[in-house]
Amino acid sequence: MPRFAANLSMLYNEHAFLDRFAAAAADGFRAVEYLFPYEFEAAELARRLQAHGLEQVLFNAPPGDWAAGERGLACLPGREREFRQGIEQALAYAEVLRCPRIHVMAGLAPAGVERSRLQATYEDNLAWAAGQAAAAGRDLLIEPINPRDIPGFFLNRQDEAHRVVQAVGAPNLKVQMDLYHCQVVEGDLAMKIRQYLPTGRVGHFQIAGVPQRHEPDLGELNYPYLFGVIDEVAAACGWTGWVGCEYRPARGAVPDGTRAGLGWLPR
Ligand SMILES: O=C(O)[C@@H](O)C(=O)CO
Ligand SMILES: [Mg+2]
Repeated sequence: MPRFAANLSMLYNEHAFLDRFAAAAADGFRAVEYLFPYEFEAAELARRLQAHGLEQVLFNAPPGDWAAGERGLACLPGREREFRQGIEQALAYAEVLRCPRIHVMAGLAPAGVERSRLQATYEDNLAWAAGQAAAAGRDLLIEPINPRDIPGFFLNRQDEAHRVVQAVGAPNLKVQMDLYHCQVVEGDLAMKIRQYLPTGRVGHFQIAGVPQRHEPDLGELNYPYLFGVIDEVAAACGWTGWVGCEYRPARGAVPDGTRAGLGWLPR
């Protein structure tokens, strides 16, 4: 069975953010991930991890002005300085949290700018960031996201993401393969796991039911089968990463709403 990390941005919303660490540990998780740590002191987050015996396996670099609708800076010409400051901030947090990987969001493609210019900016920024991350001993991840959840997002497909990783050519730049987004955009998940996991370019998985992004046992996907495929391919190629549980519990942020939906995990 793969190793599962609780995504504290989506799970346990019935608790204040800092209390979600204890809740995840109480439900048996040994690792967590979440979108953004920046409104908290890194030392306080590290204390929570340590107090509950948790590993931090992933978080995101600053995405620009999230409240204003920005979803990453990496492909945006003219925002390079802010992008670099964000990577430096993320690496400083990763050091304190002992987190081995950071997700760098591509951003929304601005209207009227040629795709080739965005692509060049994206690859230049990622090359610089991967160099910084390598010096700090971290991996950087890029994630294809479906355009229904984030209209206009620059990176939507697994093949595009793998081409970017190959073009940049940094061994610590990898793909965050979110099976929820991949099913919405492309489907054929088992074959895509078999195609991409052995390349060494997949750094992390995430899961959710499709189409509503609830628990993995709700919806059109057969996750027990897909976990078997991940296990089989991972054993054959030596992959030892994590699977992030990045879904919105169907019961909502009601007391014990996350726990009540975890029946899929022991199964
Ligand atoms: O899939 C997602 O939405 C996340 O993994 C993320 O990092 C951006 O929202
Ligand atoms: Mg995701």
